[in-house]
Amino acid sequence: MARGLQTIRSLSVLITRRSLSTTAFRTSPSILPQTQIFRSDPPLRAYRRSLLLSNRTVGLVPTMGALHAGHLSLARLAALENTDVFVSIYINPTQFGLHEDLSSYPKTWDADLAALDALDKELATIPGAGRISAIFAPTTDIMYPTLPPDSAVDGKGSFVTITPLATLLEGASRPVFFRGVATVCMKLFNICTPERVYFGQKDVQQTVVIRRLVKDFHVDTDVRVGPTQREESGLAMSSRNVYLGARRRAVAVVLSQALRRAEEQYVAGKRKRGDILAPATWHLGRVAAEQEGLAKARRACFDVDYIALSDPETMEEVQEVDPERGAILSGAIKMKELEEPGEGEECGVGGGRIAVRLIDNIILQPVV
Ligand SMILES: Nc1ncnc2c1ncn2[C@@H]1O[C@H](COP(=O)(O)OP(=O)(O)OP(=O)(O)O)[C@@H](O)[C@H]1O
Ligand SMILES: CC(C)(CO)[C@@H](O)C(=O)[O-]
Ligand code: BAL
Repeated sequence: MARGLQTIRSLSVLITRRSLSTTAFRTSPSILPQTQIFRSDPPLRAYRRSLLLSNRTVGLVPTMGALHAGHLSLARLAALENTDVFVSIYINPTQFGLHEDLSSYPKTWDADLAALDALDKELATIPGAGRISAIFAPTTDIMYPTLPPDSAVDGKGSFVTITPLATLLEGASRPVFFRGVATVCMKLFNICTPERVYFGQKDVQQTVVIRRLVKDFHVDTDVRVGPTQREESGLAMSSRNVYLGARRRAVAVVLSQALRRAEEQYVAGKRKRGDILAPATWHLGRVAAEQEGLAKARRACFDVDYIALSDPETMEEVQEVDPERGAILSGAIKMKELEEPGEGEECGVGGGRIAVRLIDNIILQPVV
């Protein structure tokens, strides 16, 4: 099976390479020998058509780069369900508000290619698994052909808006976020026409938005959600974690701890909002007060943005969980800048001077 796949792959890559050699390009021969990198959509569309004609299937993993084990777990899942995995790497400007961290968002292109190369080698050893055949790393003039992208709330441009879902929780804190995400994902889906798209549960509201987009706009793709990958401490992996450093990383685990405490209440049979959320808010308050009581040179302070108990399809807050529907427990905190980074202290990228907003969630499964 693996050998058969390999043969088809080599043929289709050969055909595609011949017809696309001026537009698609590859990195040095030792890196990602299977994988083509596309900077614009026409060659990617042609490649995708050649795969369709060979009865191959595409699983798309949209990312903003700075790849970590969470992204790789999605690509691995995609390879188990498709012959070809497309990974997009694009820091989409329209999902960042004007005062958000677009300019400081981590960019690690070489490490990203190396990580995908290592994963592709691993996939080559798994019988029947697909391979990473395309990386789509477009430029902004390709993704936003008519106007320069506009991140203002009343910005000009062609946007996909999903209300009121996109205005709640993450959307309340980041008013243009889901408009930007839905818009760029619609573009990626139109360009790649994947059989399946892969998103991480870590960004749970994003998965709800994408499911709604696919349903309401009749997009012919299947939305697959992979579990949140965590560090040993329980902290959800995130590209922005590189800014934390040791001191803030140790405290940031408070969010997943708080959500776990709330989950325990649901598992113990509690259904009322207050009963479920109280231990989570208590834990956050206790740890926040503990940190504030420490000297500036030792503390890592944070603000709680929200802790929510929501309906799994609308993200509206619920007062009581319907056990047949289950619910989503989610939260966001902002780790503040370190006030006094220590001499020689490992403070993360940016020296502890960049505030880091973190999100996490747990799905409370329906009880049947
Ligand atoms: N810990 C994780 N486990 C599983 N999937 C993840 C994890 N972190 C991110 N993803 C998924 O990877 C995809 C790309 O996410 P993105 O490139 O924004 O990375 P990120 O780590 O979420 O970055 P950020 O710091 O912006 O939150 C999304 O579908 C996201 O949900
Ligand atoms: C889905 C996505 C790649 C769209 O830019 C982004 O929101 C992300 O990385 O989760
Ligand atoms: N992981 C979602 C992308 C963002 O926070 O902008």
